[in-house]
Amino acid sequence: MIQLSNLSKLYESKEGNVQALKDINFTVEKGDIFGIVGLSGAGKSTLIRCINLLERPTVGEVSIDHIELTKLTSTQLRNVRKNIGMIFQNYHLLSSRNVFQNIAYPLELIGMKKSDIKERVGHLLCLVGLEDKAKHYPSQLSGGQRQRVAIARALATNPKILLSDEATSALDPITSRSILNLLQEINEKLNITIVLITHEMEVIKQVCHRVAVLKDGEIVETGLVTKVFNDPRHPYTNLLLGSRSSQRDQSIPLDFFSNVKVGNL
Ligand SMILES: Nc1ncnc2c1ncn2[C@@H]1O[C@H](COP(=O)(O)OP(=O)(O)OP(=O)(O)O)[C@@H](O)[C@H]1O
Repeated sequence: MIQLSNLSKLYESKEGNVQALKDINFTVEKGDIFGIVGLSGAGKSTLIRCINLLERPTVGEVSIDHIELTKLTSTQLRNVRKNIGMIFQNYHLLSSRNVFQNIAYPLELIGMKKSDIKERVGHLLCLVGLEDKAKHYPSQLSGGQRQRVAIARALATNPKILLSDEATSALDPITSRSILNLLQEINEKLNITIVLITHEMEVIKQVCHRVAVLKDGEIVETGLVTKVFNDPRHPYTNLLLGSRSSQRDQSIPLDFFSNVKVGNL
């Protein structure tokens, strides 16, 4: 369980201060797929980075399974972070390492035996549908395949939580859908809690159970996705829902996606 309480973030600089987050409160239950949606500058990246303390909140608490992260020593925090994987819009793969070596990297860092690494990476390659790409380098892969490698690497050490920072934003609609299907499969098969940020309501609709709508650093609405979509309470949510008509899958029939399976693309 992830719990954020009274969390605020103020960026201070010579150029001026920015109140990026204001009094954020929410709970993500174990096994949930929780989406945070908002327009550019709403504070989404700051918020998701506060969950693993890549960004330290100015005020407030971040608890994971009732452990308050802001009070931990750096060694304790490193241990907690082993349970949190993260994926990014730009994949962050190591270009000098092939697919196998990229996925193996976090396992090498924790000192796993070579034979165990081989077995674990093989398993992860199957999970993300890239068994035949082990020796390819990132430059030889499509965006969707790169994101699959990044997902496999993020799952390598068996985390309980996966944070997704706009992981599908750089992808075309069909590839994006296949990555979202993969995240859903991972959530269901491995019971991993997923927190994702996005600027697209369509992404929220496709995979999330619950959503928080973030505007100018504040949560203006939160709840079950079905409820927020069917009965939005805040004008900003309506605005985001309204903008869906101009977004990605407008021209693709919905039943098309039911045939898109992990590994097909
Ligand atoms: N390191 C920083 N120093 C100062 N201000 C920052 C810093 N990082 C972010 N900000 C400011 O905080 C606010 C929230 O930024 P953030 O990147 O969290 O928003 P976002 O919703 O993720 O935006 P986008 O979708 O465009 O990435 C913005 O006004 C941004 O300019």
